[in-house]
Amino acid sequence: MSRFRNFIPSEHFPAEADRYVLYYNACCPWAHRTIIAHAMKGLGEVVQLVEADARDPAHGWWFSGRRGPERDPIYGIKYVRDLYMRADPQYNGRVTVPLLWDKKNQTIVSNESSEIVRMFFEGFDQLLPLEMREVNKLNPLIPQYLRADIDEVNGWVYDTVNNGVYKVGFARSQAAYDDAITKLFSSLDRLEAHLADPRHQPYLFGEHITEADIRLFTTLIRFDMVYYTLFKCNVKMIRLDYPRLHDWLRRLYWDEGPETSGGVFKLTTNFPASGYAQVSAGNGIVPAGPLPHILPL
Ligand SMILES: N[C@@H](CCC(=O)N[C@@H](CS)C(=O)NCC(=O)O)C(=O)O
Repeated sequence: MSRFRNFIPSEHFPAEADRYVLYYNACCPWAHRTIIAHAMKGLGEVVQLVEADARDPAHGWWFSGRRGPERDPIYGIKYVRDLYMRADPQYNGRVTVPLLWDKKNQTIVSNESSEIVRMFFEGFDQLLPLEMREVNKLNPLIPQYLRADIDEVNGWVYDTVNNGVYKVGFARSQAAYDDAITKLFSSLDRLEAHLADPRHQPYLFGEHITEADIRLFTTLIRFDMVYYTLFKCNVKMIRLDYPRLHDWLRRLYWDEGPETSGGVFKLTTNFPASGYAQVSAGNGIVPAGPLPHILPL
């Protein structure tokens, strides 16, 4: 459960340019959704991005200079943990990314990716050109008439797919693994059937990309390469067993047109399997396949 759950705009956290910083790591699927939202909304000049490197076994996320800067550009610190301690010296929860930081109040706005995504969709609109504001768009990321449907799909996709791959990969008993893997693949089957409906093509809710696509994408783009091999989600592969999901995934990934704001899905997908190999298997051995990692359309 994420601990910091404030919203922008609100009394203490108004929408302001050059005030907030998003700390992320490109490997992390939860951070990836916030990066896609940031890019699709054109927030480059409004919310600063800082990447933290993979977990140091002793200190967690850190500023290594290999991936992201050598030191945090705001405070010069070395570890994301220090930001959590600055926000709350008593903090003893998990140190996770993504993290939305407020430079003015020197505190964490939120460490819950689903809520950061929603803030990025609408929270900064008054600072953006008119045509980028959700109310003015022909294709808002959460159209009002689809809101309940999107929430419903997000709900089971979160539980059984986004979080599901972690439940499988980190299961501590055979029973827990069996339960999570059954739910994961029945949800993938359900998504494959969902895409068979002409109202759900080419994207999950029709002609335009919505939040539901973004949230599913960041898990499925890692599926064959990372979750199938390293997290033991190995009943079926997207590329071999789910033709509609595979088309949907590759369309999002390879598109460079206006629907993807010039290709944000590909541009933001950047993750080495070695990061996951360390976390899941503990020995850092990277599986060779499948190759290529992402098939052409
Ligand atoms: N609920 C959080 C989860 C974020 C999360 O679990 N991030 C992982 C990286 S993929 C993390 O930072 N893990 C570090 C840890 O648990 O120590 C969100 O969606 O923002």
